[in-house]
Amino acid sequence: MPLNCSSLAARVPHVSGSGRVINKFTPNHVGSLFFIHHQNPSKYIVSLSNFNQSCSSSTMEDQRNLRVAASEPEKYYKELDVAVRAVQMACALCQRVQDSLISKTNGQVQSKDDNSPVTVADWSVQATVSWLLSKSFGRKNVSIIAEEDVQKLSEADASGLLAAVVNTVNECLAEAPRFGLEGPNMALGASEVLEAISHCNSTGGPTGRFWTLDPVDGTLGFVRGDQYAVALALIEDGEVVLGVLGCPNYPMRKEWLSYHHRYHRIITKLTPPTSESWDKGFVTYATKGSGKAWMQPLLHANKKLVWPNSARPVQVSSIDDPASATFCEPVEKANSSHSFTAGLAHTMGLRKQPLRVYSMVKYAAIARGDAEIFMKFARAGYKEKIWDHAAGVVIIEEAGGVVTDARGHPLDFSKGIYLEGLDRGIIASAGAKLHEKIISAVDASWDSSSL
Ligand SMILES: Nc1ncnc2c1ncn2[C@@H]1O[C@H](COP(=O)(O)O)[C@@H](OP(=O)(O)O)[C@H]1O
Ligand SMILES: [Mg+2]
Repeated sequence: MPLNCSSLAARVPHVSGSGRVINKFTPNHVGSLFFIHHQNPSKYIVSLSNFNQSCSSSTMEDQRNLRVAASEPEKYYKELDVAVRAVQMACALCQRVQDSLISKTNGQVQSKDDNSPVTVADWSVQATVSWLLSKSFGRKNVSIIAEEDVQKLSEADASGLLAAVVNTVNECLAEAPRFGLEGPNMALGASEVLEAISHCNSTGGPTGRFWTLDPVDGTLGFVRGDQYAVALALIEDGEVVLGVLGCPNYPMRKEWLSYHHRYHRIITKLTPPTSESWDKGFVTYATKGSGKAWMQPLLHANKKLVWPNSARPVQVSSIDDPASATFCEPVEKANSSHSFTAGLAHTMGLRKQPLRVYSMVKYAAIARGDAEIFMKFARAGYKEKIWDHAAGVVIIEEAGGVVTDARGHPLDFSKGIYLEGLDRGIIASAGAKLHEKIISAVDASWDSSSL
């Protein structure tokens, strides 16, 4: 029986499994089927010899597109590959630091000027990821906006802190080959570590390409032994084109996400320390326009990362009835008004208790279908930073969800380090139907709110 175009996808099992077709399929297409091999992104062409004969005709445009596709691998595959491996390394670093923070009583937590906490992990992840990106793509080709600077580390009385950061960075980079990346030939010195941190001084903007990095998002969760995330995204001409989120403490059961169930307590009491359970921590990622978001487990100690490291696709929940939906929000009342979201929940008929979770792990929870809604309403005057959202937005969108401000406008990553013009708050949801209901509920209650 001859192949016909519509039955083709069904006949190539891996087309819908671990990879994706890169040219849109129409009955006019002839020639080869170009397929990105998810396990090895460099293998990107699969030719089906008799496919030519089975489809009728093609246009010149189709032929041209096919030739272009044949000469180009999937866009951003190299960036994605490096970014996921770097975030895997960052997660391993964070896990080590969090374990040591929790086991020690003497505080290794510093305060920034705004009184928010910062730890050895924040600076060390920033230095490590910055160094790895520069090594992979060339320093002059890498612009990064990231949360930390070197001010505190450079103070006269901070030599112990700086030594701890240098040590942590070198410990992590020494493991680079296990993660499939190249490490330094010799241990980095303090000046190289400081240079890698301060290289993250891009100011973003509407043109060109830059990375955003939140080395430890949810530092408060991190120091409390709870949820936190490592968030890396690539922005090109004001659009987020790639996002990677490491969620090292993501628990095996979604209820345990809530800060009421502190990760540390649960894991130490309920899970044997040797467990290699898949769902305990992962890295989730997506590239814009791919229509797929993925997650892969954290790399276990002494294992080598072989791409795609058991990755599987993630999708948002199909629940669109508010009565069955779960919404998540920040733990800290200071970061988002709990009373306003409680009013919205009541108006919309959301019956479940809010899932209060630290960090961008909330975005990951929506992307993988563990919750349907994320709402954040910061106090008036607070300006959201792009690194706190970029990676999560593209992952949710590619997983099938929607992210906008609370008026329904897309978030604007083209205006520098802040999400300028953000109206009212941020809403992420599993689909358009739920999303519209939330925006309408916000509209209805905004004027009477104190926000
Ligand atoms: N007053 C405020 N209002 C809103 N968000 C705030 C805030 N102060 C800090 N944040 C942001 O909220 C993030 C934590 O998110 P969440 O509250 O969802 O856990 C912080 O990230 P860092 O922990 O990386 O600084 C910080 O960027
Ligand atoms: Mg943050």
